[in-house]
Amino acid sequence: MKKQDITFGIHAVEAVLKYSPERVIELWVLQGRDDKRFMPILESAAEYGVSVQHATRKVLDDKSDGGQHQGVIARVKAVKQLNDKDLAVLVEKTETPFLLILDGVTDPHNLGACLRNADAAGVHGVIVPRDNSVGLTPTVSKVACGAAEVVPLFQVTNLARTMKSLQEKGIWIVGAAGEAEHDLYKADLKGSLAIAMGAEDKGLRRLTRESCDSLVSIPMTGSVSSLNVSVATGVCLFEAVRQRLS
Ligand SMILES: C[S@@+](CC[C@H](N)C(=O)[O-])C[C@H]1O[C@@H](n2cnc3c(N)ncnc32)[C@H](O)[C@@H]1O
Repeated sequence: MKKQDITFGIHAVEAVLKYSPERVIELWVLQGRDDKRFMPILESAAEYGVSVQHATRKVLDDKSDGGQHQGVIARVKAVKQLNDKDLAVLVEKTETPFLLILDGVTDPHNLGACLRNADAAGVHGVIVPRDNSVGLTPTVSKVACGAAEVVPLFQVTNLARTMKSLQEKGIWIVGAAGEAEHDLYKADLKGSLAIAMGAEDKGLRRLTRESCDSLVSIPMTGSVSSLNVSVATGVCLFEAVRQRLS
């Protein structure tokens, strides 16, 4: 595991300073820009004694490897990777778990957007297979707009086995698949629940699909065959939120 990492983008850096200030080693901020949006970051940095370096755009572009840094980059201690054991602890202590499973999402923009949706929907944790999925990269954190700091991401070795153990703990697993006969809006999404979404290209893998308790589709009325996974995730999660609040 890497010991240090970077996080960039205003919301992502604000979030790490807010939720895990002890992880922040130093900040680089675009020089010569009196940007009001940096003020909360600079105030938090001062509060936590984090050193701030002023740097040119070229330096920031290089440090972020061309990422959309918005003029601010934090060097941070890498976050501990969460696994099956950590997931079991979360499930144990959560009264009515509400989880999101992403079966092999590889695009950091999609994972970031899914984490953002998950946070907004009050999801307790996001589960991904450790292999063939994107992890918590700086771009994921940037796109997640701070959600990567608050929504735990569990990277599990064997997704089908993890799903079985969730089911043994009373969690109902609903898979989203465009071709499923059952309509999302008629599914019961109350109670202990995990919603499983497929990968960008291949959708849910066969074993994941077979491990779900039910499969649902989002009704589509236009000409395209599927939604982007982060959009579909938002639709499914917020239908669950609607039902759980009603
Ligand atoms: C881009 S789609 C994958 C398309 C892929 N060609 C397939 O065969 O599933 C990524 C994921 O978003 C979800 N998704 C997209 N459109 C959906 C729909 N209309 N109903 C349910 N889930 C959908 C599914 O979980 C799907 O696996």
